[in-house]
Amino acid sequence: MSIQIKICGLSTPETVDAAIAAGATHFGLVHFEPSPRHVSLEQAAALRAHAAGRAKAVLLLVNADPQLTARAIGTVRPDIVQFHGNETPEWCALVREKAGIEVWKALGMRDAGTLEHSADFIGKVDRLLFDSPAKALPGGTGETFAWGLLHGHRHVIDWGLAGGLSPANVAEAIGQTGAPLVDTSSGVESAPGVKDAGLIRAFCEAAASA
Ligand SMILES: O=C(O)c1ccccc1NCC(=O)[C@H](O)[C@H](O)COP(=O)(O)O
Repeated sequence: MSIQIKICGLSTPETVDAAIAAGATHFGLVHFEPSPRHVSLEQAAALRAHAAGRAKAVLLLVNADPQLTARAIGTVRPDIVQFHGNETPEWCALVREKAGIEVWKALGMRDAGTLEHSADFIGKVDRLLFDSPAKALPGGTGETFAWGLLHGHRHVIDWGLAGGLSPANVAEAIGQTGAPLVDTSSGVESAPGVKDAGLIRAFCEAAASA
């Protein structure tokens, strides 16, 4: 099966088009004010409508309360919601059931214990995204983690790899981990929050040829 590619932190119709033209299957819309990639719910809804079924829209929320979660999903109508904070398996399952959309959970890979904890999400989410641990922000850190932590792990649900992926290292990352989906944000930017169409293209080419 061909590799799936998520370009995260898009904020303009031009970069949504660039990602889709390059072969991205998913694009991420970050609704988290401290992030340089933050978009309002109205902006996110417009970008989702702009993509019009050409790629799956992934709405990112971080420890959002129930009211914001409901308003965000109702306004944006994403294909997928990605939780990127300390959301529990039970909360993920509840949102999945009530909203009737895919739910992904990002986990910051510190050590083997993170993988053990990931088992709690089986049956509760549609995909796990293994990312680097939080720094100043919970995601979009631009840092890789030790991919060796995933070696030999028997994945029982869909998953993806994130954290510091770029055109230069994505092929190696796929080769080492066998990731079925790769996700990038800062690796395709010219400055924090500013996506670069050339880098998006280079990333998708490198991922597709791995
Ligand atoms: O990208 C952000 O600014 C962000 C902020 C808060 C929560 C999540 C965020 N991004 C989530 C993603 O899915 C990123 O693509 C992922 O963390 C990888 O980012 P990067 O290391 O910059 O490629």
